[in-house]
Amino acid sequence: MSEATIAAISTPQGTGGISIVRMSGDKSKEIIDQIFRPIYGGPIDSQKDNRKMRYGNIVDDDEIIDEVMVNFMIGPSTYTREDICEINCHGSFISVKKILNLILDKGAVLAEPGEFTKRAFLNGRIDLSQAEAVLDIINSTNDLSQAQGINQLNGSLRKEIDSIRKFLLEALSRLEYSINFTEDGEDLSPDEIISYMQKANDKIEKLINSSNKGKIVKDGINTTIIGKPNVGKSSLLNALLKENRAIVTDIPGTTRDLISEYINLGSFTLKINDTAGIRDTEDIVEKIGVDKSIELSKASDLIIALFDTSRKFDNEDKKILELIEDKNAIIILNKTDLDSIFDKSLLDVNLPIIETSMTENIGIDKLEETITEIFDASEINRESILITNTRHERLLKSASEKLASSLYDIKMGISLDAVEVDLRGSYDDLGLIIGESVSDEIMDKVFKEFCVGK
Ligand SMILES: Nc1nc2c(c(=O)[nH]1)N(C=O)[C@@H](CNc1ccc(C(=O)N[C@@H](CCC(=O)O)C(=O)O)cc1)CN2
Ligand SMILES: Nc1nc2c(ncn2[C@@H]2O[C@H](COP(=O)(O)OP(=O)(O)OP(=O)(O)O)[C@@H](O)[C@H]2O)c(=O)[nH]1
Ligand SMILES: [K+]
Repeated sequence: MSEATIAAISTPQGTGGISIVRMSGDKSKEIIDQIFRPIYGGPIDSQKDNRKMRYGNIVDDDEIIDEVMVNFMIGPSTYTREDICEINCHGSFISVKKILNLILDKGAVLAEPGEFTKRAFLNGRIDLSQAEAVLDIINSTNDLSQAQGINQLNGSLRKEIDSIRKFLLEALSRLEYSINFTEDGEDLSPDEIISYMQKANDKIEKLINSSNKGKIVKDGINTTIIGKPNVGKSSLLNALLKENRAIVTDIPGTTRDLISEYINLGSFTLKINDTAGIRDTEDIVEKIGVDKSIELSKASDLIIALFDTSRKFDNEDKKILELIEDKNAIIILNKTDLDSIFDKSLLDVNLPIIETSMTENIGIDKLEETITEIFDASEINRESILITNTRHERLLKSASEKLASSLYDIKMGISLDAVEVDLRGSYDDLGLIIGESVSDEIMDKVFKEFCVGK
C-alpha cells in the first residue's frame, strides 16, 4: 500500500506576494485535476507539463478560489521521490487556507512537520545528515551557518563518515577472518588492523574537536559584556544592535533561560547574553552586579570588558582584569571624550585594547573589526567540516569510546571477540549519523524540529 498523499503550506504564515501550497503522493495528479482550471490549453499532462508552470484558477465547483500558477512534478525525480504538485497562489492567508482545505477535502492529509523531507530520506534521495542540513539551512542566521548547511546538504559529512567507516570495515573484515578461519587468531596481523583503527580514530577525534567551532557557527559567538556599573555596557549593546540586529527564527526544542540579543557581524552571529530578566529591579542589579557577569563569562566564547577612563582604575576593575587575562577577551576603554584619570599602564595583559566613546560613536567599527579578525583566525571557515549538531556529536563520542576500548583490547591481546563487538558498535554509531538502521523514535525526534510544509 502506498503512503497517503500529504499537503501543507510551505511558505511562512502571514501576508506576502506569493505563497506555495504543496502536495506529495500518488493522489497529487488526481487532486489537482479536480481543482485546477487552466486558462490556456488543456488539463495538466503528466509528461508534457512535468516541471513546467501552468497558469489558471483554483476552483471549487464553479467558484474561483484564486488565480494561480501550478507546477506538477512527476516522481521519482522530485524532492520526495513521489509525485509533487506545487500551487503558487496569492500570498494571502485566506487564499492559502482555502486552497489547502480544498485539497484536504479531495483526500489529501495534512503533512506532519518535516514530512516532505522525511519522505525524501525514507525514499533514499538524501541521508539523515542531509535532511538535518535542510533544517540547519532554514534556521541559519549568518553566512557561515548557512554555508555549513549547504555543504552538509551536498554530502560533506556523509562522505567523511563513509570514509571513516571504510577504515573500520577494513579492520573488521581482517579481524573476522582471523576469528573465523584461524585458530586463536593466528595469522592475525594486529599492526595492520591497529593502523586502520588508528586512522578512523584520528578522523573521529578531528570531527569531535570541530564541534566547539560548530556551536559558534550555529548558535553564535557566546559573548558577555562585563564592566562595573555605569561604564557604558548598555550603551555598547545599543551601539552594536543599531546596525546589525539579526533576525532570528524561533528554533524549536531549545529552551532559553536567558534573553539573548543576536547581532550579525561579518560572517558571524554575536550572541550577547542579556540579563534583561533582572534588569528591571535596580537594587537586584546592584547586588548581582559584576558577580553575575563573572558567572556568565565563564561559559563565553568572548568577553568584552569595559573600563571607564573618566574614573580611576579601582578594585572592581582589577577583579575584571584578573578574570579576563587568560581568556578570549577584548578590552574597551570607554568615555575617551571625557578627561582621563585612568592609569592605562595597569592594564598589563596581552589582549586587544580599543578606545571608544559611545556617546560620540567612536571605536565601534574597530571593535567589530577586531571581533571578526579573532574568529576568522580561528580556522572557522566555509571549507572545513564542522559538527554543528548535538546528535552527531553524541554519536561521534560514543563511536570514539568504543573504538578506544577496542584499540586497548587488541593492543593488550584481549579476546578478539570483545574487540569485534566494540568495533562493530563504533561502526554502527557512525551509521546512525547518516540514518542507517535508525529507529522510528530517533527519526521522530529529528523531524519534529522542522516546520510544517518542509
Ligand atoms: N518551489 C520549490 N522551491 C524549493 C524547493 C521545493 O521543493 N519547491 N526545495 C525544497 O524544498 C528546495 C530545492 N530543493 C530541491 C531538491 C530536489 C529537487 C528535485 O526535484 N530533485 C530531483 C530532480 C533532479 C533533477 O533531475 O533535476 C532528484 O533529485 O531526483 C527539487 C528541489 C528549495 N526551493
Ligand atoms: N561621556 C560619555 N558618557 C558615556 C559614554 N558611554 C556611556 N556614557 C554614559 O554613562 C552612563 C551609563 O551608561 P550605561 O550604558 O547605562 O552604562 P552601564 O554600564 O550599562 O551601566 P549599569 O547598567 O549601571 O551597569 C550613561 O549616562 C551614558 O550616557 C561615553 O563614551 N562618554
Ligand atoms: K544600564
